[in-house]
Amino acid sequence: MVGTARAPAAGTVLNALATGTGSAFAIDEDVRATVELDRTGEVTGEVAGDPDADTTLVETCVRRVVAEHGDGEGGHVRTESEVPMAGGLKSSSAAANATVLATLDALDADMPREAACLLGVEAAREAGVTVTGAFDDASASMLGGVTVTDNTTDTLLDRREVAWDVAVYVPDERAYSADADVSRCERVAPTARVVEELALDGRYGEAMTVNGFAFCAALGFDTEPMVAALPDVAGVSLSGTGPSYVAVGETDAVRAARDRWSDYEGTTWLTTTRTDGARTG
Ligand SMILES: Nc1ncnc2c1ncn2[C@@H]1O[C@H](COP(=O)(O)OP(=O)(O)OP(=O)(O)O)[C@@H](O)[C@H]1O
Ligand SMILES: O=C(O)C1=C[C@@H](O)[C@@H](O)[C@H](O)C1
Repeated sequence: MVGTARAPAAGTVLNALATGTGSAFAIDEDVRATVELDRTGEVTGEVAGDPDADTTLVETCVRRVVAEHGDGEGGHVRTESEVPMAGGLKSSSAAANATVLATLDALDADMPREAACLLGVEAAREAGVTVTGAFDDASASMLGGVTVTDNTTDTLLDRREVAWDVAVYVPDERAYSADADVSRCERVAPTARVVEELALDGRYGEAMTVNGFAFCAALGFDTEPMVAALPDVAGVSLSGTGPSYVAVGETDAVRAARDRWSDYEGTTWLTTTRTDGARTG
């Protein structure tokens, strides 16, 4: 009983830590999960290339799917990722989605995409790796495109498909979302509400840039990578709780942003948005 699945990472339009409403878009970088089920009843986990990684989240995902669709099986889950953990690129949401779908695949079971996504969100809450549940990140990864969600009620407010080039800058440091200073984020709630209006209006680029300046200030990240990408890109933001930055727009503008970011310490790359979301196999 082996199942495999993959789910894309994501970038931020609106960080939900201020008001509970957030928005994110899927990017073409995957987390893959392989789940092997057995009769031991015990679940173990492994992250490829990172023997010290905390595997509680993905093990919780396997247990929750087995509890709903299985018959007491145990097993092993292994993830492989094209994005770093704690970079701001939603690796935990992608890992949860991929693990849920891989476990369903191993059980030869099925469930609607949004319900599968919510199962991963509940697992993330149980594992303590999220502040709001991050349904914004999880829904963008599971469904593809740009989503806007209310994470206080796990409601999908909007989903649209976009086609942007994307530049990513990942500084060398790491920032776990669960460690973010939520009370400082709550101070920028009035700005977050403006970002929400822009996002629900489809003005994603402007929304991202306003979000980026507000959350760099709240969380103490440098605004220089944002200024370096402007005014040519359609939008640029700190992604999630940092430390990564994402810029979106036309190819030439996004390439120019990436070239400027290459002078900084860390890693940069170019990718695109994804509209198809997570998939089995
Ligand atoms: N690729 C992965 N495989 C397995 N578990 C993962 C993976 N990525 C994240 N996790 C789990 O989620 C926890 C939180 O990770 P992380 O801070 O990266 O999540 P995040 O909130 O999505 O942040 P970011 O957006 O910065 O990636 C990790 O400690 C780990 O337990
Ligand atoms: O842990 C969380 O609840 C979140 C973390 C970040 O990715 C945010 O961008 C997201 O909106 C919510």
